[in-house]
Amino acid sequence: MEPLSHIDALNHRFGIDGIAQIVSGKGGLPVVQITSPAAHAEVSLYGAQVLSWRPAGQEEVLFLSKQSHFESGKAIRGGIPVCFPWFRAKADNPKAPTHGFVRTREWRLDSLSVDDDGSVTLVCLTSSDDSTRALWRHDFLVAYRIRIASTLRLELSVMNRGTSPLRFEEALHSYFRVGDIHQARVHGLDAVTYLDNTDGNKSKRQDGSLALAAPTDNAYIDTEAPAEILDPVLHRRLRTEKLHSSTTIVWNPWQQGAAALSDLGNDEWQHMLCVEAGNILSAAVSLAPGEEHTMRSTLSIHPE
Ligand SMILES: O=P(O)(O)OC[C@H]1O[C@@H](O)[C@H](O)[C@@H](O)[C@@H]1O
Repeated sequence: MEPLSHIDALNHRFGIDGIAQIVSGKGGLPVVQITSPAAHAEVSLYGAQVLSWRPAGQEEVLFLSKQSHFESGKAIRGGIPVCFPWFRAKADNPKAPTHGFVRTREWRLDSLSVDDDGSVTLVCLTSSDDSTRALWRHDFLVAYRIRIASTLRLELSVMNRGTSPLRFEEALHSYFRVGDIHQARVHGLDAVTYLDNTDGNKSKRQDGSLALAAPTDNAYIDTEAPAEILDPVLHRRLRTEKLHSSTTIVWNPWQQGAAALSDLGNDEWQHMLCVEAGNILSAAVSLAPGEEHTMRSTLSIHPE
């Protein structure tokens, strides 16, 4: 008998008739497709990256670039990349991949199940090996639990499996689809201090809701409260709630930044907005040997 292909073997072990199947996605990367009465979703095992989430009766919530690479070694532009164990460039090694190494490796699918309430949960794992130790010497296990329903709940758990303390940054780099970036507003950050990465990380204070009008790369600090994107064009409000995340990053490269990104179409920046749950910069997380930290982000969509 012929050995099963990688995709067939995953399907054989984890597929759920009529609800979840593993398919060969763009570039041959394995993608878990979920169709339940509550939502449709797609999760690439490469990066454990949610690429699509469409609650029943709603339009697509996430932005995915039409020009994205789908290729081993390159990051997928859009959806929800997982950034770990550093964010942006690695402080002591500018040659290391930006946003860490877990968004450019295939994760292991550990379980796929339907819960009593009809929601579908998948758990993906990744852990240290020689290739990660060459970039970051620590031993770790990351478990990512993705619960797909009319809300999307993401839980990223990091365990220190080594014998020395470790310190890491993390983010769920959510790219949201917006009708028009010029008209979108972010609520929930009023009076919050942020570090402006387009201006040497100068400390500034948000006054009122955020309306973007230029390249924006802000790390809002000490933000445990929910944030909301108001989108008058798509007539919806996207709410992001979080737990054990004290940084909210807001990013849009604007026209000039987008022009420098080969994996973002010319006008696509006008239809995306990143509002990310994270722990970065001075909010990096420290774990003693054997300790574990879980950050949660819950997304929901409301008509306006
Ligand atoms: O192009 P990348 O590596 O996916 O990063 C995109 C952006 O991601 C944002 O979240 C960062 O704050 C930015 O500094 C960065 O430019």
